[in-house]
Amino acid sequence: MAIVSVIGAGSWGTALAQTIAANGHEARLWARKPEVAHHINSHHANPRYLTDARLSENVRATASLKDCLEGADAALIVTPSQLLRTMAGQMRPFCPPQLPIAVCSKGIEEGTGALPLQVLTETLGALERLAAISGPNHAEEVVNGVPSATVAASCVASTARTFQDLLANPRFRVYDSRDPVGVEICAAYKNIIAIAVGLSYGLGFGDNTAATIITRGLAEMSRLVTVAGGDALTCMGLAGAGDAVVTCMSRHSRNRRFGQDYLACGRSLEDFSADTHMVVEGAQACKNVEVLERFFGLELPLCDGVRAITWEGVSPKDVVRELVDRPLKSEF
Ligand SMILES: NC(=O)c1ccc[n+]([C@@H]2O[C@H](COP(=O)([O-])OP(=O)(O)OC[C@H]3O[C@@H](n4cnc5c(N)ncnc54)[C@H](O)[C@@H]3O)[C@@H](O)[C@H]2O)c1
Ligand SMILES: O=P(O)(O)OC[C@H](O)CO
Repeated sequence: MAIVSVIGAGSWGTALAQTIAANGHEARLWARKPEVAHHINSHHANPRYLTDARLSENVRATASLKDCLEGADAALIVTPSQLLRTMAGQMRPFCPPQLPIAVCSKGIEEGTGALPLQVLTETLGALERLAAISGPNHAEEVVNGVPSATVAASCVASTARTFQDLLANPRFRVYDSRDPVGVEICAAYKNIIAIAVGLSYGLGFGDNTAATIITRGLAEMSRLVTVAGGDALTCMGLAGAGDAVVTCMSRHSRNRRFGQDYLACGRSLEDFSADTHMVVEGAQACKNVEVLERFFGLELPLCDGVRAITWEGVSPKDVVRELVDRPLKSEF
């Protein structure tokens, strides 16, 4: 039995802790609020996220990072991506240099354009023991054992293998990858695509439009993966196409809902946050990817359109006109 720290008791942290506990390990779940940790320990349910899920007694919650991390065999970080640097800094005194750590957050850091593993390398060091975990994994389904699959990516095979072994079971298949950069870019970019698809449905467009946005979004994603040193083939895998499909099509997707029920109706990110207290990573990602877009001199028109609507007050109608008025070109 391993002891695994799960940092962040939102939807995904809760589902991962439950998966680890159901696999026979001890999952120590760090919650920011002591009352949430107390509720999880006394009721075996999270009072704020995935509230209907009954959690194993092997999920032990705490609001102390020290108690969560001391003596752990591995750790997963599952906070919203913009909190990663702060969280890693707070975890640092309790993380031995060889502790395998996987980041399960999907995003790009504001201002720097840094991917999660870069942020962790800068704060916690030792890239060899770091992994990125991503795939088509709505927490609402994983926590209930709905058959799903994901990717554990690390520069080092044994690190990826550690997380494969901790998380995999017959209902949760974990694939190994040597392309953490590709997996991380896919994870951030698919959320932007999902906002665009939600917007498109919200504007009254159809399934042809959605398929076009998904496919052209994957083309943008693979352009970025390639120039950043990742493998374009990763975009065809679970972390790329797989996660893009589920995030664009699932009723559980917050990114799609944000596009469809908020942006398309003239409502803002603040409205979404106030209504749901949930993170919508694609809204941050479309803004934060601009650093990389400029650095690499890339054309990412769909992403630019989502950013213009979300952050610059441009109307969806104007963005659509701009997208369709572009000169015709070759597909590849
Ligand atoms: N929900 C999913 O199905 C899912 C699946 C895969 C990956 N992810 C990724 O996991 C990450 C976390 O998403 P989630 O869905 O679990 O979040 P969530 O929206 O369910 O919950 C938000 C979480 O952020 C925490 N939080 C908010 N402000 C904080 C602060 N100042 N300091 C520390 N923690 C704070 C909350 O306590 C809560 O744990 C995101 O990057 C998301 O893209 C989510
Ligand atoms: O609900 P969303 O849109 O944040 O997506 C959650 C996961 O990333 C799906 O894999």
